[in-house]
Amino acid sequence: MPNSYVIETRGLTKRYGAQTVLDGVDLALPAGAIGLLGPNGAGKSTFIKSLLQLEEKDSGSVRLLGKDIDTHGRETRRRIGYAPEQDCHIPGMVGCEYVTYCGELSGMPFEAARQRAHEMLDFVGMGQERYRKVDTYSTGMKQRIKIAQALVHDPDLVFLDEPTNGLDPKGQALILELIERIWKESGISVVLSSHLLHDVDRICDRIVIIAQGNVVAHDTLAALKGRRRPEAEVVVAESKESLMALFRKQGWSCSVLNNGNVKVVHGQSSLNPLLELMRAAGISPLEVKESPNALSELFLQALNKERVAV
Ligand SMILES: Nc1ncnc2c1ncn2[C@@H]1O[C@H](COP(=O)(O)OP(=O)(O)OP(=O)(O)O)[C@@H](O)[C@H]1O
Repeated sequence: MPNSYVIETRGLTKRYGAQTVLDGVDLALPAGAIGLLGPNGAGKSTFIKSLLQLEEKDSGSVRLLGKDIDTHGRETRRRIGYAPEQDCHIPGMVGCEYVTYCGELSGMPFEAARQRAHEMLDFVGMGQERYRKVDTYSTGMKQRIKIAQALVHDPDLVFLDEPTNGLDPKGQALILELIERIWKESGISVVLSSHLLHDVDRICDRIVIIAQGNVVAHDTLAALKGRRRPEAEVVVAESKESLMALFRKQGWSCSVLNNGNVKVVHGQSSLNPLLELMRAAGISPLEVKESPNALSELFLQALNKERVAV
């Protein structure tokens, strides 16, 4: 039985001169909405470009939609859409001409490409602006037309590189809503690259976190969010010492953080035993914060890793 991964890489390595930008990336990603999350410069664009053979990998193997790109690259790319991070329109062309032309470049006959271009322009919410030159578009419109051209040939897998870049919160929300529909309504697998946790957190069901060319985490969103360390931060105005004594009596280790809050490693599956214990001891905390879930924590680590490296 053929495997059902849309993307599989083994030891994928890419260097620019002395800099190793992808360092032996091993991944197996099933169909779905996949978030490729990492700070600026982490290697997300290089990863996408190496899969699409826009950049030549130095070593390792890649299978897209079940086919090895070294032997079936051209055939595979016909079934893939791509919206790069930077502008990719042809200066002087109007929106609908441009998307139609992209369809033709993917092998569609003119009439079919034109019809599908209009459908995709409708899908991304472009009205009469489609008859204007792309050069005159706002950033939001440019992002939307990039998505339309990536979908015009009805691909099975689409790569969207930082599609919310440069947009205000409302524009970001609109684009994310569109991307969510690509997978949910059309069944087209989406790889959404972003340096914003919020983007992938909202619409992706699987997350890959990348930092300095390494995959630092890969799991379903639900699993990453579910992985919490049994720790909590307790905010109290007073009784810090008696609170710590109470926790220590339970065998829970605790310490005072720089912000003055008490951190406790309670080992419980919920905060209830902790709350009950404090209530019985007559201690009223101002707030009890759960430890961040693994997704936020891993993303912060990825950010720090990158900062250290810069
Ligand atoms: N053509 C190139 N020549 C030399 N170095 C490059 C080239 N393209 C990318 N790099 C370097 O590779 C590293 C990864 O870049 P990449 O664009 O893949 O990161 P990214 O995660 O997509 O971040 P961003 O969103 O900022 O583009 C960076 O240090 C970048 O400077």
